[in-house]
Amino acid sequence: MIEFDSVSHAFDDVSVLSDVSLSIDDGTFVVLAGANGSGKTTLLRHCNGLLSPGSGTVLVDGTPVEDDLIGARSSVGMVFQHPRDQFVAATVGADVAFGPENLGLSREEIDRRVEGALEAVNLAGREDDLIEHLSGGEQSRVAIAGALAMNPTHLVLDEPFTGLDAPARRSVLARLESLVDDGTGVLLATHDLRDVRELADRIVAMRDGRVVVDGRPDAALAELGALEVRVPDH
Ligand SMILES: Nc1ncnc2c1ncn2[C@@H]1O[C@H](COP(=O)(O)OP(=O)(O)OP(=O)(O)O)[C@@H](O)[C@H]1O
Repeated sequence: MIEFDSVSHAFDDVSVLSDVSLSIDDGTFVVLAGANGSGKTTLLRHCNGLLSPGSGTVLVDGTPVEDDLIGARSSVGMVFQHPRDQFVAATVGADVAFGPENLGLSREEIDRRVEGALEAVNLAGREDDLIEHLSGGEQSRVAIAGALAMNPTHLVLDEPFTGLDAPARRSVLARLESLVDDGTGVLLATHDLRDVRELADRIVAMRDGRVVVDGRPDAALAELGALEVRVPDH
């Protein structure tokens, strides 16, 4: 479980998160919604210690992140908004394999994970492609595959669907759904709820650094209109 306990954060004395309390249970899919600038990315960056709270605590499986940074970073898979900054290898296969290789897995297991992760993002068989030659959407999918290949206990994704076409979005969502069924906790930030409303167990919405809505999708969507979040028609 990932728990935010009264988390506040400020950049240069400007408050960006105010007293956020939230928990992501294992095996649940929680969607974090909110307008641009509402604090979603800042919140997510606390899950593996990229940011530390000014006050409050973030716990991963009961341990404060700052007490076991390595533990948090191994069990929380993160997919960031700008994948271009995250790549560590020139080719798709080498980049996706990088994390599993650092876990000391066998070559067969690494290859199996890379293959499965690329399949999940509709990039099966593209191991040898150069990342710099891929489109932005394809690069996003490689970043998602890199996180999936780690088999993390928790998965945190920041606007993962930017630049993805409909088949790729469906493929990623199907993999997320099966991971959740297998017990992974997923926290996914988006300002566009079209794709995720069906799958979400809960929708949490932020405004000005505060959680203003937290509930089951139908009830939460009914409250979201005032938050400049795109609400689907159906
Ligand atoms: N490193 C930083 N230094 C100063 N201010 C920052 C920094 N990172 C974010 N902010 C500010 O914090 C506020 C929240 O930003 P954040 O990126 O968390 O919002 P968001 O909900 O993820 O928005 P978006 O959907 O645009 O990514 C914004 O006002 C932003 O300008």
